[in-house]
Amino acid sequence: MSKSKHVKVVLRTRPSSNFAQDIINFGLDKKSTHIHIPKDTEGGYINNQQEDWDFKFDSILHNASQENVFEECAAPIVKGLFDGYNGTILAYGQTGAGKTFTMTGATENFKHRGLIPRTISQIYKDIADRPQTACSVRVSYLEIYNEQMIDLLSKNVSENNSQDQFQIESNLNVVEDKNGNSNVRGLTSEIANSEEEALNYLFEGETNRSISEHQLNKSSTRSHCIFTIYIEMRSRVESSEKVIYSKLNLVDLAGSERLSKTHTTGVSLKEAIEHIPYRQSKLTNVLRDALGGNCNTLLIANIWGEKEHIEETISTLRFATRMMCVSTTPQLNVQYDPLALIKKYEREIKELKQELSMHDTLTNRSHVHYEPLNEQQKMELNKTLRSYVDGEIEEIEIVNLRQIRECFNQFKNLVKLLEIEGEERLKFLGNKAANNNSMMTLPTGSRDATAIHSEKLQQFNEMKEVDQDIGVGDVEGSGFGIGLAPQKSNLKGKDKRRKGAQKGSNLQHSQLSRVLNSGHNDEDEETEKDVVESSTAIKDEQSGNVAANNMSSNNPNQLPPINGNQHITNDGLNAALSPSKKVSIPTTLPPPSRPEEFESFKKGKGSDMSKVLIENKNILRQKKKLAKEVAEELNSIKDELDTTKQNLDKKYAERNSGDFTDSKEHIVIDEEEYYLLNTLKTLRQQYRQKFEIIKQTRKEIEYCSRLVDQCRQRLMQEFEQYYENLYGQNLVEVVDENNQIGLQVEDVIDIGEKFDKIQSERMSHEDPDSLPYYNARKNTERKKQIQSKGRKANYSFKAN
Ligand SMILES: Nc1ncnc2c1ncn2[C@@H]1O[C@H](COP(=O)(O)OP(=O)(O)OP(=O)(O)O)[C@@H](O)[C@H]1O
Repeated sequence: MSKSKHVKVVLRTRPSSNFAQDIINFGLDKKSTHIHIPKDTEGGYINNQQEDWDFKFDSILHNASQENVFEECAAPIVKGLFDGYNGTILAYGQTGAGKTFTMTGATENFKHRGLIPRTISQIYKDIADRPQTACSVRVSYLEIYNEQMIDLLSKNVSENNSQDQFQIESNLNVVEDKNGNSNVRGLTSEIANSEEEALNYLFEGETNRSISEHQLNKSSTRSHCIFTIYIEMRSRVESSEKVIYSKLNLVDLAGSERLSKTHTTGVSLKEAIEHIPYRQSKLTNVLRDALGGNCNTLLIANIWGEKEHIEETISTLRFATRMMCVSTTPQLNVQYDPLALIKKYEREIKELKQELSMHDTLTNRSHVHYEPLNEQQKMELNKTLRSYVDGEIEEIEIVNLRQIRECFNQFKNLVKLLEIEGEERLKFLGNKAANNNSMMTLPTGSRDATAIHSEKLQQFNEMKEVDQDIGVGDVEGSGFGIGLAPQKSNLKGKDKRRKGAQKGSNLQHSQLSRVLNSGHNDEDEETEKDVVESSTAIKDEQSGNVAANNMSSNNPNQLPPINGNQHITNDGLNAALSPSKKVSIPTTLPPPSRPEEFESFKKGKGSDMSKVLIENKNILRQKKKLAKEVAEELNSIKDELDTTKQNLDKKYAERNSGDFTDSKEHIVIDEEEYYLLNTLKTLRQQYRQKFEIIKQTRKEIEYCSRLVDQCRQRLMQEFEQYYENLYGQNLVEVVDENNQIGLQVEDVIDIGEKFDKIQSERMSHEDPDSLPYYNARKNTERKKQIQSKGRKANYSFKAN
């Protein structure tokens, strides 16, 4: 693949009928773009407002199809994966510019699937084309929201598919391995043995994302999502200790306008991506290896080229230009499997030993062994050495390297012992001389030189015990006296040492735990502080300063509870809340049944989604029809094949019974057999082709079925919300003037809703910026309630 020296940047436009053609111009080279905004005349005579901007990128994809985008952006990077190069593709741009469409695609529509499903598909095709390589694929899905990392494939999320139980994974940490690759420790990475399995994980992650979205009241616009595919490759034919690892990060970044508010002028991607300082940001840490430049990195700058978004567009183009300055030097990720290496070395050692023993046999050294010396052999060597030292023998026969090593070992011990003895003797003589001179007696309890000597000997023997290489046996008698002290005393000594060591480690442990505990206490203090702060916040609410301070806080966790009825006990607040009232409205009929209303919903408000559902179902039907047709064709080809084979067998049998060879003993076949052979060949080819088609179609059917299900679910959700909005109010029985009993909608605003209303009004005055966040949170909460109600409702009908 091309060795790009910078991050590759591709510009993609979101198709729009209001595209600002008079402002944005693309060059014929499909790389350059020019933006012209005429000067604002209200700026006066001296007006320095910039009018023209020029940008140049690696490629511009204007109104491009999903397939084109995949070919231009992802295909080369996927190819690089199989050569051992990591890859990262980032989608950047303002909210609504098409980042998610680019990465994931329109989940309802197979034709519009995005880079991730296409990449998955390509990877498995490439694996199938490499029968000589054993590949294993794993996938992970991480979301970063408000500097919190969420494992979208965590079992906790999918198993407890209840929103109430969703939790942010707190055990995720970004770590760097010895090769400088960053990894998220604790992040689930699932083995995906097929395209289907990998897609399952993708969809599972998407579902979990929406669950967490409800649970955390977050907006997907402000979260980064990283879907990572890891590939491990080993050759099936060459040496298998060589392993190629590669990974591809597919990143759907948060909407850029949020980010650019704080950092539009940073020089590098890292600074511009988040307002958190680069080094501390979770995103930049997770993508450190990608941004650090050791992989093929590509940025897709998504723009929404309408006039009203021109400022965001220019900001995106500026950022994309800066990204082109980030240099990359992709590095090959080849490692050697240590276990396979050990096996390889063991094999080599075995072979070398065999060669050596062959060599010894040839040179009449067949008694030589290369195994380590055992205790018996060590004792024998010890005796030989003593004889040598005592002068009984003149030389020691050298047999092999191990024997020489053992000789040196034993001589070393001997020298050490002699040194100790010499020192003690000198001390003893010195003391004796001093005593003689001063005529002083040794104080009670002091030990004589003999005692010290034996203690030293004991220490020395203990030392030897510990040294595993020393294998001197318990030798009696004279010679150079390398004996072992009694086992008991050794053990005592060892016990002491062990205890000492244990004490040390206990000490370390207690110090460590003290340090840890002190940290913990700090944390406790923090928590306490938080509690105090949050209780102050509650008090504030109670005194009427409802959440104004908290809403301006950056930490969403500090938001006051929205439906916290228990907090609304203050008189001031109660006074502000008007009592529930019945609004007098005309008597109404009971609401239509859900199935009835669903039919009109599909024709009205839900018509778009319903159309998509119908379209998808049609595609699915077509695919199924195609699969059926191809299966039938396949069966008839199979029948033909069988018949042709039978005919050929008959022909063989005929030929074998007579003489069908020419003068040179070559087999001669008649025209009919020749025709049958050709037919067999053609039929086999056709069979293979049809089989491939049916395989591919089945995959597509699988995919489309999933889309149809998703579509159906979404339609149901939207209908539930619609129905709830229309008829969700409480109905009460009322009697009219004519004594007719009817149902009336009770306009009840409960205490929580009143609280919400007051908060909204207050915030629109005090902190209007926080209002969208607050509203979004409220809406999500509402949706969650509707969904859970919808689940509880017992449908007697199905969305078709
Ligand atoms: N190239 C395109 N072709 C057709 N529709 C598109 C294209 N790009 C975007 N859209 C549509 O525009 C809408 C917004 O796109 P999308 O959700 O991908 O934006 P986004 O940049 O991911 O926004 P956010 O930052 O909120 O996640 C979607 O309905 C999507 O289907």
